[in-house]
Amino acid sequence: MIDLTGKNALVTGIANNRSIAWGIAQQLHKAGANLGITFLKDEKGKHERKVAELVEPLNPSLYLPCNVQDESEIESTFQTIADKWGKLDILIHCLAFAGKDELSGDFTNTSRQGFSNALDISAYSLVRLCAAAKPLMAEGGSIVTLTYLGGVRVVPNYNVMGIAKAALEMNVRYLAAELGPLNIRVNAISSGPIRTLASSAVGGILDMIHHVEEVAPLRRTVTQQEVGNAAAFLCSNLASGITGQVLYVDAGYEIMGM
Ligand SMILES: NC(=O)c1ccc[n+]([C@@H]2O[C@H](COP(=O)([O-])OP(=O)(O)OC[C@H]3O[C@@H](n4cnc5c(N)ncnc54)[C@H](O)[C@@H]3O)[C@@H](O)[C@H]2O)c1
Repeated sequence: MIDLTGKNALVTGIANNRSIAWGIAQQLHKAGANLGITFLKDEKGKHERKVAELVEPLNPSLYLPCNVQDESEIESTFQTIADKWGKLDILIHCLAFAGKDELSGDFTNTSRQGFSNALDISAYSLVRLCAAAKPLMAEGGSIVTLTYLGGVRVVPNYNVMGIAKAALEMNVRYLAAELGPLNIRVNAISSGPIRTLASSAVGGILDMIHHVEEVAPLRRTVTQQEVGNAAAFLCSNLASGITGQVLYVDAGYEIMGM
């Protein structure tokens, strides 16, 4: 039984009830963690209301806007954690972005701006959030990010997001090496394809899911809840010896050659 009682967990990346971060937040809550949830503001405040309604049953004690490209929102998120919680135990980095134009067709068509935006939001943000979390993790902590096989192998249309995931996975190793002496563990979960808002921007995502359903040892893809279970494990004392790793939660697809 995973027990996260007394742990303060910040979960980023919930957009709706299909989000992987939603699956993770539910499992952390079930394990007893005290949750803080961040959302991405939009002009009309629609996201803020929608996500607030969704997460209400999990009783988050913090609910904050945090656009990872906005320094003032990052600073105010972590200042609020310092003021209200005093310490942070768990950070879930579950966000990524690339323009739809960059997620289909030829990789050589990637624009300079599209490349740097995807890398900034999807990879650099982990470094930035870890820097902000570090002083709040004086008692140690666990940081989990989300990656995909397209950061290791070529997956049609994944394009610049594959480069961002490769950078993200290397971030995990450098961060784990730096933060390990402080007993802060940093790991990634490489999830199998799941239908979400972000994945629907990737050209041919349904074909990818059908392919996994045919080929993966478990003959299916995974659910948000399964990824959430793995995240809860990585955040718990049961995973106290694990850092700097990429854990595949993909119904076994990654081992297959054909
Ligand atoms: N769905 C999949 O098949 C799959 C597979 C492997 C890994 N992942 C990864 O899982 C993570 C979550 O994606 P998802 O599939 O649940 O989709 P999602 O659309 O539900 O979540 C993506 C989140 O990123 C947030 N985001 C985008 N730009 C942001 C910014 N500037 N600041 C803060 N937040 C921002 C969005 O608000 C959204 O909540 C991503 O890192 C994604 O690459 C997804």
